[in-house]
Amino acid sequence: MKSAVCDIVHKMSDKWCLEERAPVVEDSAGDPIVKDTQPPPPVSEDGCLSIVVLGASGDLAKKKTFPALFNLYRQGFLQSHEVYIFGYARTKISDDDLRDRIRGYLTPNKNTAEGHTEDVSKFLQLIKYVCGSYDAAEGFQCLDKEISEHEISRNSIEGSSRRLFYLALPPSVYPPVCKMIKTYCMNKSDLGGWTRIVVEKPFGRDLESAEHLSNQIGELFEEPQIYRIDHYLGKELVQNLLVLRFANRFFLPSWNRDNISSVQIVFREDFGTEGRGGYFDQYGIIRDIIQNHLLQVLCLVAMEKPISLKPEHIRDEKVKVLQSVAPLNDEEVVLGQYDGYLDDPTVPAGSNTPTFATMVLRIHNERWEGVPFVLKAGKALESRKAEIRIQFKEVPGDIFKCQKQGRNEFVIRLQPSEAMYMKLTVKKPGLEMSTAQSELDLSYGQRYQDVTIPEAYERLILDTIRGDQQHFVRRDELKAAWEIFTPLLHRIDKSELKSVSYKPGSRGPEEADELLKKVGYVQTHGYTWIPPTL
Ligand SMILES: NC(=O)C1=CN([C@@H]2O[C@H](COP(=O)(O)OP(=O)(O)OC[C@H]3O[C@@H](n4cnc5c(N)ncnc54)[C@H](OP(=O)(O)O)[C@@H]3O)[C@@H](O)[C@H]2O)C=CC1
Ligand SMILES: O=C1O[C@H](COP(=O)(O)O)[C@@H](O)[C@H](O)[C@H]1O
Repeated sequence: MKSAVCDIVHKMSDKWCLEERAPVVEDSAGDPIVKDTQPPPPVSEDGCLSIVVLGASGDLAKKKTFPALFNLYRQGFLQSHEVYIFGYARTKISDDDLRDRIRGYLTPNKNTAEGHTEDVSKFLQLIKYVCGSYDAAEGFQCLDKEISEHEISRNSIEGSSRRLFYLALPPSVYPPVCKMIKTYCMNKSDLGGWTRIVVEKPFGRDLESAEHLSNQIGELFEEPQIYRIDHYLGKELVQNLLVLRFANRFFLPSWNRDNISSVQIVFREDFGTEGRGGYFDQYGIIRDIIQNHLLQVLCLVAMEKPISLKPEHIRDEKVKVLQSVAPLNDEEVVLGQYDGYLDDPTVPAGSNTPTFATMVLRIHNERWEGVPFVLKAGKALESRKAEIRIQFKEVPGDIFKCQKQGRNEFVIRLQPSEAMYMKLTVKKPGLEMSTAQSELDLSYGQRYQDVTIPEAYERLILDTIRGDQQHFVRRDELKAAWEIFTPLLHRIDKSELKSVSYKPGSRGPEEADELLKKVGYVQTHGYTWIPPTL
C-alpha cells in the first residue's frame, strides 16, 4: 500500500463521518504501519466558538438561522461552555427583545419534545444583541469587544478561538460588512483558531455583478474561509444523491443517455410572493431558485464520479458539468407570471419578472448528449413540492404491448414527504395476464419512523463549524452557474423575452407542458403515486 493520507467514510454513532486517517507507510515486509506521529491539525474544530448572526432582526435569521442553531444546541453540537451567539443589526432592540422575536420559532420536533421549554430558556441565554450599522467602525468595534470578552471568560488563548459570521443580510451590504469584519473582528492571531463567513444567496444578479462581489470578498478572505450557502445542498435527499448514484451497482450502468430519456428537476410553491413582491421582483424565479437550488441539484444528478469524497474533488466534478452546459435556446424556455402578481403595491407596474420558468439545459458530454434536463420552478402553483424525475427510454422490442401505460420513472421526492420511488410495470395480480403500472417505494416517513430529518440549515451550519466545504458553492462553480443564465436573464430584463400569464393555483402556463412533450417526456396516464400514510 502506498504512503498516503486516506479519507475514509465510516459509521460512528449512527452518523456517517469523513475522517482523516494517519499517514500509512509500509514496513520492510510491505505491511502497512500507521505512524503515530501526526502533523497538528491545521485548524481547530473545538474550543471557544462565537457565532455572529448579522441581520439578526430579519426574516431568515428568525425563521432559519436561530432555529437551526437551537437544534444544534439541543443535540449537543453546540455546547454552552464553549459557544456564544451574537445577533447584530441596526434595529435598536435589547437582548430580550431579540430573544422574544425568535422564541416562537424554536419549535420542538416529534422526537425531542421533552425538556423543550427548559432548553429554549437556556439557549436564549446564550444570545446577546449588538446594535450597529453595517459600514461604520463603531458597531464592529463594539462587537469585537463583546466577542473578546466572551473568549476571555472562557479562558480562551487569544488567537485560538473560532469566529463564525453568518451574513443573513441583503447582498448589497456584503462588501462593507466583510470589510468591517476583516478590519475589526478577526480572530487575532494564528494559533489554530479561525474566522469564517457564511454568505447567503442571491450572490450577484448576473455574471458581472457576481464576479465583482467575489472579487470584493476575495480580497478580504481566502476561499476556505468563505461558505456560500445554498440550503438545497443541505436537504436529506439531495445529500443522498451521491450515495445513491455511486454506492449502488444497478444505477451505474443505467445512468446515461443510453437509458435515460429526460431528467426533470422541479420546484413548486403553492403560495405567491406574499407581500415580499418588491424584493422578489429584483430577482425573479430564475435567480431565486433555478440558478442556484435547481442547478446545484442538476450538478449532483449529472456529474461524474469524483476521485474521492474530498470537497475539492466533488466540486471539481460539479464545475465540469456546469462548464459542459450548452448555451440556452430561447425556443426551449417558457416564462410565466401569475395573475395578481402585479397587484402587489411593492411590485413595479408592468413588471416582466417571471414567477415561473421552465427551461431545457443540454449537457454536451459523452454521458448526457441528447438528454434534456428540464428545470422547472414556479410560485403560486397548485401544490408545494420539489422533486427529481428521471424518465427512462422505452423497452426495445416490447412483447407485452404495455408501453401505452407509461415508461419507467425514477422519482426522488425532495419535499414534502421525502421519498424515492421507481415507477415500473408489473403483471397485474390475478388470473389474467395483463400489465399495470406500480412502484417500488422507499418513503422516508414510513421507513425511518424514529428518525427526525434535520433541517437543511442545521446540517450546513454544522459543516461551517467543522470546516467542511463539500456542500457549499465554490467560486468557480458560481461563475460557471452565472455563465449559463446571464445571457437569458439580460434578455428578460430588457423584456426581449416575455412572461405569459397563468392562473394562481394552476400547473403554470400550458406552454410549459407543451415544451416538456416536445422534448420527449411521456406522461403516465391512469397512475399516481400516493405517499403512504402511517
Ligand atoms: N428569508 C428567507 O427565507 C431567505 C433569505 N435568503 C437570503 O438571506 C438574506 C437575508 O434574508 P432576509 O432575512 O429575508 O432579509 P431581510 O430583508 O429580512 O433583511 C435582513 C436584515 O438586514 C437588514 N437590512 C434589510 N435591508 C437592508 C438594506 N437595504 N441595507 C442594509 N440592511 C438591510 C435589516 O436589519 P436592520 O435594519 O435591523 O439592520 C433586516 O432585518 C438575503 O440575502 C436573502 O436573499 C435566502 C433564502 C431564504
Ligand atoms: O431560497 C429560497 O427558497 C425558498 C424555498 O425553500 P424550501 O426549502 O421551502 O423549498 C423560497 O420560498 C424562496 O423564495 C427562495 O428565496
